[in-house]
Amino acid sequence: MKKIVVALGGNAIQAKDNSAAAQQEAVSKTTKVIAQMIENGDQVAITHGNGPQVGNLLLQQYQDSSKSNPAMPLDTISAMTQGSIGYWMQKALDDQLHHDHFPSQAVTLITQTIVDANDPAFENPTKPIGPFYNFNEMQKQKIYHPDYVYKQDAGRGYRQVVASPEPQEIVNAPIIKHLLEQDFVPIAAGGGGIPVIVRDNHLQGVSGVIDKDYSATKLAEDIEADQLVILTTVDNAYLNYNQNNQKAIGKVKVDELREYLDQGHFAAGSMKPKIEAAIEFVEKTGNSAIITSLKNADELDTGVGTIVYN
Ligand SMILES: Nc1ncnc2c1ncn2[C@@H]1O[C@H](COP(=O)(O)OP(=O)(O)O)[C@@H](O)[C@H]1O
Ligand SMILES: NC(=O)OP(=O)(O)O
Repeated sequence: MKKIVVALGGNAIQAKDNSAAAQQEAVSKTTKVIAQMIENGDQVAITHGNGPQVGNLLLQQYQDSSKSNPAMPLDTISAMTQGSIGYWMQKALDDQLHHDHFPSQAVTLITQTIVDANDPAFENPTKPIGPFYNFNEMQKQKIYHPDYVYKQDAGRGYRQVVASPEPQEIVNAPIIKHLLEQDFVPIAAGGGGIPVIVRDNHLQGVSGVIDKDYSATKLAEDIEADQLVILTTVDNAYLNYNQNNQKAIGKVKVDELREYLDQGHFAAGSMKPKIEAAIEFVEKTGNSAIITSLKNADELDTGVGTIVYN
């Protein structure tokens, strides 16, 4: 039996449209693979991205907001996405698992993640959220939201970017570990966890979206996972991505992968955080990490994807 942290990309669970029904259907396809891992005897903690969802919800805040019904701030919106995505996952897993626990084996934990109030990320937004825009659409958005920052996201279009502070501590990690060891399926640290700072011995929510890949590593270390599995849209991490000489990275030693990272092969805000997360986990624990696509997830034991080892 292995203890595994599975990190699901917000884009990897993105549906054909943004309706609740379509997203629920997409989540349900995704959790089938995880249910299979659990049926095979592994203990799995799930964490997930929220980039598309948190950005869409942020935009919705400005429709019909008023003094008496104000737009919610980003930390609260992060919590909302943990709730909605967790709800969809719980429902799907409860249907898919032949569980001993009744009424539910899957449990969503609203998770806070401590960040440094002085993190330079607050001055330099990098985390892409919400919809993709072409150049003209992006210019139009700027008229409505002059304070928003937009950047290219890995050549796929423009997206709003927000501060993405580094996770320092997952506040609720001991509860997540306890749940996992009691054979529950924790869905936790969604969207990297709600960013909070410590002020006068209290936690205070701040505006930003933590990269779930970095939080997944922290979580995997905290709960002493045997493996970190990062499921995304691509089968592998690639050298020279999107160029004529693109080459998939298969099984790779952590030192070699660090060289590729230093050579600049992985785009910031998309593949780079996954690579850094995998490197940190492997270096700190000596265990392996896998980066691959959702569609490969039911054959992880066959050597698919980019497998990082010590
Ligand atoms: N070197 C690379 N190898 C593979 N994918 C890359 C690379 N550099 C950038 N990418 C992009 O990273 C994307 C995956 O990151 P992202 O969209 O943030 O995933 P998720 O939402 O699943 O966390 C891929 O779809 C691809 O467009
Ligand atoms: N919070 C986060 O990392 O989301 P994505 O995986 O959707 O970018």
